[in-house]
Amino acid sequence: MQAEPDNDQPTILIVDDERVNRSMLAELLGQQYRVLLAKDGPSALTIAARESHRLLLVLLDVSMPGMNGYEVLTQLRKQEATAGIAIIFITGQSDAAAEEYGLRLGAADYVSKPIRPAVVSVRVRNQIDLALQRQALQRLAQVDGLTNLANRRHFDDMLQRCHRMCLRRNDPLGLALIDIDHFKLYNDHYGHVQGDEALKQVAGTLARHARRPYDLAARFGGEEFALILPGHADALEVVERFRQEVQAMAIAHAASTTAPALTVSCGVLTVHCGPADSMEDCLRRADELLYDAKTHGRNRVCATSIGL
Ligand SMILES: Nc1nc2c(ncn2[C@@H]2O[C@H](COP(=O)(O)OP(=O)(O)OP(=O)(O)O)[C@@H](O)[C@H]2O)c(=O)[nH]1
Repeated sequence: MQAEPDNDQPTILIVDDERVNRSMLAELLGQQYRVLLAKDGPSALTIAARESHRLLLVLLDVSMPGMNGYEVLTQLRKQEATAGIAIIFITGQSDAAAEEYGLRLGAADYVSKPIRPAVVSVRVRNQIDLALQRQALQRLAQVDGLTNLANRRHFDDMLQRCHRMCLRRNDPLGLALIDIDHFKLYNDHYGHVQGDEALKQVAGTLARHARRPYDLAARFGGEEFALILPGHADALEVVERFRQEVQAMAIAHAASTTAPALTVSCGVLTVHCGPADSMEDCLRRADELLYDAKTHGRNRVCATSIGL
């Protein structure tokens, strides 16, 4: 059961076995937040897993039949997707030892019953503000400032995660390394500022080719880009379309010995995942394919599959 969804509002999950408490908190917080409700621990875990990308805060009753609030918190912390969600415990127990135990488990705050609406509102707002600040900082730490693509650190992180996901789902993992051809000559000819503009244009085109939810376009470093395409058996086609689109943008490159326009070379590896795969080895293999594309004339894609 959930209130009317609103994409712009922060999402809060209220977990309480007593209907009257759920209703009271939902009414109190429903104006400012998107509120989801759960009546027990297992359904709280299901909702949290499904909504992990949007869920900022869980208001969690400690005493519930079956699975208590402490167990719910412990389970949430075990899953990567839900580990960072802030928790406020709601409890009828007023002893300091119980409060200390909950805080030690990782709760952000504590609210005692009977619920005082004004206090709950402020405590919730404080935690939501903190969660939004954390999210903003996290985003900044993951983005390349010039191109707005994922930065190298985020790319490395996501490559490991996507590998684990593809392994679980028995899906192929597409991985591409991309390098702008003769970019030193471009900078030398047109200047560094125009070089930056060209990098942004290529990055924008690459981002449009990362279409599915888990696809990731990244700046790998300098004038090198990367693409993670989880679940794509057609990574070669995706990257080939990108290469053609860059060429069709016709960004003049008078100093290039490959074409009169800016072009890219690409190495594409499709990994049929196994538990022993090393992502470092896969990147090395993709880099060799990129090198092949460079040595075979540039403005082309070289691809192979491994692990079949
Ligand atoms: N404008 C600009 N240039 C950059 C940036 N980062 C790296 N570069 C330039 O990218 C160029 C890369 O040069 P090289 O590694 O020699 O590669 P290349 O000239 O593209 O040659 P090939 O890869 O063999 O086609 C260097 O001149 C770097 O200064 C950046 O953020 N902005």
